Amino acid sequence: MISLQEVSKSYPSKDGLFAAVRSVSLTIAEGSIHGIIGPSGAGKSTLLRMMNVLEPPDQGSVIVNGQDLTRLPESGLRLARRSIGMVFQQFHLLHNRSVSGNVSVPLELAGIDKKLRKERVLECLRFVGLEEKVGQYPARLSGGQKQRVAIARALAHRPNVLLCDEPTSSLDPATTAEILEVLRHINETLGVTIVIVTHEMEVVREICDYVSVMEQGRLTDGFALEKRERPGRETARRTPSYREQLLGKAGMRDV
Ligand SMILES: Nc1ncnc2c1ncn2[C@@H]1O[C@H](COP(=O)(O)OP(=O)(O)OP(=O)(O)O)[C@@H](O)[C@H]1O
Repeated sequence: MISLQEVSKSYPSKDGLFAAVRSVSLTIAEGSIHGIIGPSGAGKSTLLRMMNVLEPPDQGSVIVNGQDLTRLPESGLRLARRSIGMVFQQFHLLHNRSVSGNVSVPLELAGIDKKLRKERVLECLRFVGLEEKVGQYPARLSGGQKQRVAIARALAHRPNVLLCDEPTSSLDPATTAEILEVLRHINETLGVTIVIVTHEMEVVREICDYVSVMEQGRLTDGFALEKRERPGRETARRTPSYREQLLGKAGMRDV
């Protein structure tokens, strides 16, 4: 479904080039919820943004839905991105558009006609439980409601992949739980593959089927979490590694 093959990305820095992502290969299973966790500056967001080529890799391939996105012309990439929704920590809503206007934006950009747009916007807002807010403006919404609007907008083109960059990091624990429930519902009901970058281990424990650990631009670990009996909700006993903090010993399965 999503396959990164030896992708690398460097940025100019005062000491020359800084390698943010170093030859990473990763396959995300279709229909899974895959977490990417690691310390600040590890390259998690850069890796996520390469999955829809928002950040073009310097090297390597990005295969999504059977297409190498790095080889597509701009027009092909625009079309391919309709199947890949994206959600950000800071929501990125337009403040001068209503809730329905925000969800409508990607459909307007794609030239979808008004009647279909209206139906699709309502469908998406209903899906995230916000249909009663259609005419509201973002300034009047709570953080959780803003994130629901952003998720509805990301669903507008009925994507089969949703990329989430720290989607709950601006939210309190109760609202975080609500948003994770929305994401789980999207995954289970629509079969959308979800990739979540987070520094919150609770998020990974709560929702992810797989997790990749990233440090200094490389993947340093990767393992599965059992879907129904995710262990590790109790405090990890002794070691500070991500794997042990997340899993304890039971339920560990290398991928
Ligand atoms: N556009 C950019 N220009 C220059 N350097 C960048 C750019 N984007 C990211 N970096 C650098 O690349 C490294 C990886 O950044 P990235 O945001 O991918 O890490 P991260 O693991 O997501 O961190 P965080 O959890 O703090 O968001 C960091 O050192 C960052 O400063």
